[in-house]
Amino acid sequence: MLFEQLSLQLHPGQLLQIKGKNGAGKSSLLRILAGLARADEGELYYQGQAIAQSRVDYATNLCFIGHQSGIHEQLTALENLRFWRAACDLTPADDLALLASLGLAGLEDIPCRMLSAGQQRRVSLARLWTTKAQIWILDEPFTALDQSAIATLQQHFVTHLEQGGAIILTTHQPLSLQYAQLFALEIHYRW
Ligand SMILES: Nc1ncnc2c1ncn2[C@@H]1O[C@H](COP(=O)(O)OP(=O)(O)OP(=O)(O)O)[C@@H](O)[C@H]1O
Repeated sequence: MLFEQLSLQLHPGQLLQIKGKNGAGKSSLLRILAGLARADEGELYYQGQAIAQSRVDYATNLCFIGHQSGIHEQLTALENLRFWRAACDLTPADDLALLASLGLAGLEDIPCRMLSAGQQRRVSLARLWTTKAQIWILDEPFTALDQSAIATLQQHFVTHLEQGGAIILTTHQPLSLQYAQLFALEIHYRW
């Protein structure tokens, strides 16, 4: 049993950090909350409706970035961004400027397999600058990022929360910015 009798609500402007040791069940919980896995018991609600009835609305309003980068390694950073925009029906925008702002200037046309781990992570996280989703579920988003990229990402979290978004994340690193509404949930795996 990873966890039981778990009950939580997340409102606009709130950041929830799921804490726990390796193997505690953080990723499992995030996958359940993202609708990618089912709990043995219990329900997940979105805007008062069980997910089973609001799956499309929920998925439309959700941006999930898991452990793996979710980028296509054969495509370039620019091609990945254009693919996401097309897949999510987003209007085209200046992706070159976005990639430059994430420290990827000059690397836009290289297949992602040739980028470093941190550079690939930046490409993956670029989605958070393109998505209109209000709910972000992020599994270890700071992995492989340097301090400056972590600071940029956290600043973006603040902006998203101020605009009425909500974030659920796991991280083994301390959050270094002040968040108006930060909550933590610690889960313990019982052997
Ligand atoms: N697909 C699976 N099938 C069976 N057991 C799994 C599966 N995925 C994970 N587990 C088990 O569930 C437990 C929780 O795993 P999970 O990945 O949720 O932990 P975590 O808290 O995210 O760990 P970490 O901090 O190492 O990322 C682990 O003991 C793991 O062995």
